[in-house]
Amino acid sequence: MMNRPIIALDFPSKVEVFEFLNQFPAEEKLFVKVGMELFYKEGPSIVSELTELGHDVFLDLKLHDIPNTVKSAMKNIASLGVAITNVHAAGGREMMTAALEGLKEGTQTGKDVPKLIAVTQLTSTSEEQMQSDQLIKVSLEESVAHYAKMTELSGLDGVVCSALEVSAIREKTSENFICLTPGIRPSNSEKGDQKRVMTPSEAKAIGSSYIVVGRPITQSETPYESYVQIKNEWNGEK
Ligand SMILES: O=c1ccn([C@@H]2O[C@H](COP(=O)(O)O)[C@@H](O)[C@H]2O)c(=O)[nH]1
Repeated sequence: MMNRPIIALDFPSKVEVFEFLNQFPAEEKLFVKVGMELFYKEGPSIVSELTELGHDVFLDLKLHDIPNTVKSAMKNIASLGVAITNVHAAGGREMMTAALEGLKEGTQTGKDVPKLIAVTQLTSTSEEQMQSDQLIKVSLEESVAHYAKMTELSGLDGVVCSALEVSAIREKTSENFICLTPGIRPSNSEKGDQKRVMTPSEAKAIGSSYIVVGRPITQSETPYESYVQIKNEWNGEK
């Protein structure tokens, strides 16, 4: 699974998703990310349509609410057959523990519990923004590493962070802790709204577990070629 970049399917509806996927060879089994834009339009059926085609799905809804609500929502997410899903670490340890309980309770006996990870600081946030908007006085790296430790202590599998913070997280957490990193930009790409970015090869070298890539593939004139280039760079085959 980890040798494939996760493609962020940030499209307005499933029409655009399948137009996009039709440009890939049918036998290419992908790891895709379904986020809020697509999920709120199409609902849970988009997940089953993708898994029935053999793709693995990261459901990126970033839950952040009171523990009871998040637990109940996670029970429902557990039935969708996704590989990974997430919450915001800022929801706190009680909320993260409740999320995990819900996910476990909702998973059918004999099936794998989806990996549960927590967003630390969004990759679109700079240190200055974090300090002024969230009134956090420590460095961005410290804030992310703190959230990662809290996440591990809550029993979750890992975090969403920028590749820039992976080394700091690895110092505080155990070996198999997942560092899933969006904000990935091949060296010739536009950053857009992302503030904390790295290239696929830099992310690999620093120890990211997974990379998430959206616009450099979805907005490309030749999406499959862009995907293969990024995948090769990620796998050290540049
Ligand atoms: O901190 C975060 C958490 C999630 N994301 C998501 O990843 C993709 C990135 O898309 P790009 O087009 O490659 O920028 C997007 O779906 C975000 O919702 C993130 O970027 N940062």
